[in-house]
Amino acid sequence: VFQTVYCTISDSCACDFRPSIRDLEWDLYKNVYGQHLAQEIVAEEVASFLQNKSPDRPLVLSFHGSSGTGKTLVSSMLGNHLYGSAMSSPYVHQFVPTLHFPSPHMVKQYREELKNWVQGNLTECARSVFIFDEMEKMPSGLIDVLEPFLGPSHIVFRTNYRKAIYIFISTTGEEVINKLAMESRQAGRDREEIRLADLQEAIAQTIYNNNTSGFFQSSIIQKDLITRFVPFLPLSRRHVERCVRSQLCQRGSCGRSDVVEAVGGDMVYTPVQGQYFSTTGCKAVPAKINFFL
Ligand SMILES: Nc1ncnc2c1ncn2[C@@H]1O[C@H](COP(=O)(O)OP(=O)(O)OP(=O)(O)O)[C@@H](O)[C@H]1O
Repeated sequence: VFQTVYCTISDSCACDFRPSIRDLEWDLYKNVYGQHLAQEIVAEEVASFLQNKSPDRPLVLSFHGSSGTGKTLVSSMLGNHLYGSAMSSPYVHQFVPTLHFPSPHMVKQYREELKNWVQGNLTECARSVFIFDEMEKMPSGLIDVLEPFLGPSHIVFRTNYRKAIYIFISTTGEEVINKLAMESRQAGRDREEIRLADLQEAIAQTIYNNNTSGFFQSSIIQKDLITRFVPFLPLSRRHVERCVRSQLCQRGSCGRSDVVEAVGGDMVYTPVQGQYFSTTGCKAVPAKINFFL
């Protein structure tokens, strides 16, 4: 009853939109390891975006970092805590370039389809989430078609396009992120001392200049339409072991410290001198647990 009454006086219930910022924050801080920047930025940006009843532009977050560091995990947490039916909500839209945009020579057609598609979905539900995975495999020039949707411009479509959330995910930028993490570690500093300001501009430059980033010479970058670049730091052995422990617990084998130790020791770490960071983050954890359990 409360839900029904609430929905009649608030527009937040539109299309299954039932955000729980507290749950999102809790999930981010409890279940994402070693990513203080991503935790802070995502929690803060989403909270302030949703508090604003009439934002003048959508929320646009671009996730960057090596494989297996938690980019997809965090994007799923967003969907899970924003919609009543979580990631299976029809208003969470995911794009995978290799699946949806496989042929680089069809960019013109894809541009038209993507524009109409995003517009159609926003007409149906202004509070839609669009997740673009594997941006590094997105054909160049395609994503720019979204420029009018991302900015504060006054081009008015039939619908409110400023309440949407866009998430771009890519490994481009991992070199600058990993280099900074490495230098910080070599200098004996805590990884929590790495600040967002140290990486924002470097990531923007990298994806703008890299012809396989999906954002190569993109007007979206030129016009500063990404709200925040979100760096995911490389994970060290203690983070990998937390991933192992958590997955073991989910399988009812919480006490198997021997497996935690074995999986942690079986990962490949870089650089050779120092062995600081797992080359695959937590990605290979389930397969290795199966092997050692
Ligand atoms: N920082 C982390 N904290 C907790 N679990 C993590 C973290 N990073 C990765 N994992 C776990 O490892 C697996 C792979 O992570 P995820 O898919 O989020 O990586 P990714 O960064 O999106 O990698 P890719 O770029 O290859 O898609 C998931 O099961 C996820 O739960």
